[in-house]
Amino acid sequence: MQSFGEVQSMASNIFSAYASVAASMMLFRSLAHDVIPEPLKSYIISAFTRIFSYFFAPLSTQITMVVDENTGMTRNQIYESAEIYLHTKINPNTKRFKVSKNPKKKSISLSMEKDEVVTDTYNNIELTWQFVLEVPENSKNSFQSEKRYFELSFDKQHRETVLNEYLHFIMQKAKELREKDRNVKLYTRDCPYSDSDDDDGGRNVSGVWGSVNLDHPVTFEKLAMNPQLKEQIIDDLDRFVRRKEYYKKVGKAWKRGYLLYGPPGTGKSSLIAAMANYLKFDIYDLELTSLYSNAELKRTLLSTANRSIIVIEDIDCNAPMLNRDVEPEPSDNKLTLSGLLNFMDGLWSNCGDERIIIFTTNHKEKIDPALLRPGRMDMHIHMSYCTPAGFDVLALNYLAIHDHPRLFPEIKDLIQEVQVTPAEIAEHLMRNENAEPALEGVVDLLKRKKAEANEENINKKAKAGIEVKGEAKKEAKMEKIVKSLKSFRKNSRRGKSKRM
Ligand SMILES: Nc1ncnc2c1ncn2[C@@H]1O[C@H](COP(=O)(O)OP(=O)(O)OP(=O)(O)O)[C@@H](O)[C@H]1O
Ligand SMILES: [Mg+2]
Repeated sequence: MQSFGEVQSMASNIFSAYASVAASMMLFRSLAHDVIPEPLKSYIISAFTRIFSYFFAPLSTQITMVVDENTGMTRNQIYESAEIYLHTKINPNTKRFKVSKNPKKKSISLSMEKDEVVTDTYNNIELTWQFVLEVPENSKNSFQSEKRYFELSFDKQHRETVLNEYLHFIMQKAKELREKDRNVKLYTRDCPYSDSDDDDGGRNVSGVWGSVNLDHPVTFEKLAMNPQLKEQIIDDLDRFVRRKEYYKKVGKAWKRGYLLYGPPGTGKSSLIAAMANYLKFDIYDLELTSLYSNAELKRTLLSTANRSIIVIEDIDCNAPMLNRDVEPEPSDNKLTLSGLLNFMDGLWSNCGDERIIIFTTNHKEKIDPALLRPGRMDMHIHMSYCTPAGFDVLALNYLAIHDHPRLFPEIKDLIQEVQVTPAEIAEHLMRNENAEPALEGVVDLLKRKKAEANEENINKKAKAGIEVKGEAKKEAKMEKIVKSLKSFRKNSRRGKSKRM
C-alpha cells in the first residue's frame, strides 16, 4: 500500500507534469504561430491540441467555455463584450495583435490575433482567453464561412462565479468602454443629413432629427467659472445618473432640469457641451419656434433617445411664441415652458430614462415666474462675467501658462473692476501664440473697458444732474403757479366782499 505522502507526491508529480505540458502547449502554439507556414498552421495546431486534450484532459481541473461570435443569426453579446474588454488586457508581452481605427470612433482599437492568448484575473481567479479563427479548408476565400470564437479557460471550481459574475462584469466593462469611445452627437430638427453610426437601440430618428458629431472639445476643466459652482454641477450630474432606482421608487420621471442664465459670452452653451461630454449624452437642440402643434412636439420628443440632453436656448426669445395658441383649437391649449415641463414629465414617466432638459436665457428677469418656482427647474446656474480664478483657467487653456509675474496681477486687479466676459478674454488670448503679447492685449482690452465704464458713469451722473436741475426748475415753476393762484383767489374773494 502506498502511504498518503506517496500518493500526495505522485499527484503533485502528475500535476506538475500537467502544468509543464500545459505551459509547453502554450509555448508550442506561440512557436507554431511564428514558425509554421500558413497553409499547414491551423491543421498542425488543431491536431496537436487534440492529442494534448486526449492524454491530459482527464487530469485537468480546467474547464473551457466556448464563446461563439454568433448565436444563430444574431451576434453573441458575450463575444462582442469580450472583444471590447480584451482590448484592455493586451499588454506589452502580447506578441501579436491587431490594430484598427473606425472613423466614427475616437481611439485606435487593439484586438487579438488568431490563436493569441491573454490572461485575466477576477477575484483571484486566473482566466485564460484564446481567440480562435477557423478557416474551413474548402472555402478559404469566403469571409462568411470563417468561424470566430473565444475559448475561456479557468479552474472548474469557479464555474458558478464565472457564469454568474465574471461574464456580467465583462459585459458591464465593455458597455463603459463603448460609451467612453463614443462620439457625442448634436441633433437638430433641420439638419439636412445624419451621420448616425448607430448603436442607439433601434431608435427611429428618421425625418425628425438629423445629427452631426458634437466635436466640441470643451470639458469642465476648461470652463472658466466659479470653482464651487462647477463642483456642485458635477456632483449634481453624478447623483442624477446614479439614482435610477431612487427615481423609480418615488415614482418620478428620471429627469433633471437646469436653467442657465447670464450675459452673452459667459459660457452657457459651452457648459452644455461640457455636460454632454462629461456624461456622454447626446444633445437635442430644440427650436420651439419651429413647432406648430402639440402633436408635432410630442412626436419630436418621442423620437429623442434616452441618456440625452434636450436644450432650449434663449427662452426669453421663445416666450412670445410660447404664449400664443400652439393649436388653434381648443383655444385653451396654450404651451408655456412650465406646461412643456409637465408634458415632458408625463411623457417620460412611462418611457424615458436619464433625460436632462436645459433652458438658457440672457435675461432671467424676463422669463415667466412660473418657471422659476421651486421644483420646475432643479438648478438655476448663473454664468457670470470673468473672475480672477476664471482668468487662470483661460490662460492655462489658451497659452498653457500658470502665471506671469507682472501681467497676471495687473489683469486680475482690472478684472475685478470691469465687466468682461470669458468669451472676450478668450478671443484676445487667441490673438497671439506668445504669452506676453497676448496678455498685453488682454490688459489693453480691460483698460479700454474700464475707461468706457468710467465715461459711461460720468455721462450717467451728468444726465442725472440735468434731470435734477430740470426737476428743480419744474418745482419752482409749480410753486410760482400755486402762489399766483392763491393770490388770484384772495383778490377775487376781496372783490366779492366789496361788491356785497
Ligand atoms: N466660461 C467660459 N469658459 C471658457 N470659455 C468660455 C467661457 N465662456 C465663453 N467662452 C468662450 O467663448 C465662446 C462663446 O461662449 P458661449 O457660446 O458658451 O457663450 P454663451 O453664454 O452661450 O453666449 P450666448 O448667450 O450668446 O449664447 C466659447 O466658444 C468659448 O470659447
Ligand atoms: Mg449660447
